[in-house]
Amino acid sequence: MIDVSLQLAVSDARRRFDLDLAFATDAPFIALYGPSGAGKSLTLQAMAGLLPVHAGHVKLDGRTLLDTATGVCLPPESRGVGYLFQQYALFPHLSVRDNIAFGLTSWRRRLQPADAARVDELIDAFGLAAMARSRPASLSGGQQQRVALARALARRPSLLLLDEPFAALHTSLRRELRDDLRELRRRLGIPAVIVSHDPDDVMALADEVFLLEGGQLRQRLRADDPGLRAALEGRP
Ligand SMILES: Nc1ncnc2c1ncn2[C@@H]1O[C@H](COP(=O)(O)OP(=O)(O)OP(=O)(O)O)[C@@H](O)[C@H]1O
Repeated sequence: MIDVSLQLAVSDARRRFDLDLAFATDAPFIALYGPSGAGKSLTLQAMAGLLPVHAGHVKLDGRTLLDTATGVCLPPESRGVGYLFQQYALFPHLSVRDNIAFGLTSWRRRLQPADAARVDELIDAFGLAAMARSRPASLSGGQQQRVALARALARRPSLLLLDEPFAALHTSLRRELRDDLRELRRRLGIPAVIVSHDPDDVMALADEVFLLEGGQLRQRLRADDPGLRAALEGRP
């Protein structure tokens, strides 16, 4: 069960944006969908602990990551949340293997044997063995995306947040990675929240869709709702 309630504001000298939404769901794969500037990325950032929340809570299977009412606010590294950005944010000077291992080694000099086995398992699962020693710049966009996903999974997160993970990829690769992601998520049993602009991503992946607009939740639809495609395409 993901239980989220968020009230926050971001502003610069000229603008202010208010996010005010709440949802609770047992759906394993959730999509946040809506026009540009609806507040989708801010929602993920707040869930990950990267953005201050004025009032609200984030609870995952009964575990409280944030609750402003009781003063709980776990730092990002303690939330058990894997976060995948559109720009894969790989470390250019580290090999594929070291990128994946990064989250496991940042406070140790060497990988523990169990962690090294975990990294090898992910390298195999994502078909990256042949390029494990290469640096990210020599990889294709799809391969870099797989490295970023493997890195997000290395710490065994209990929730995966995916912000436009396929945006930089062309259509056929997008379809392939979408299928991989769906299978992998199911196999690992990790709930996920994806932000995507692409109705095909949403139709293929999501069990439940939240339509956001102007920082608010306008509508929620289950994947089997016959009106889903029309709602995604903005048709009445
Ligand atoms: N630090 C900030 N200061 C001021 N405004 C901000 C800040 N961060 C985000 N915003 C604004 O908040 C609004 C919501 O941003 P957000 O990134 O969540 O949108 P989004 O729904 O993810 O859009 P997109 O689909 O284009 O990525 C936007 O209008 C954005 O310009």
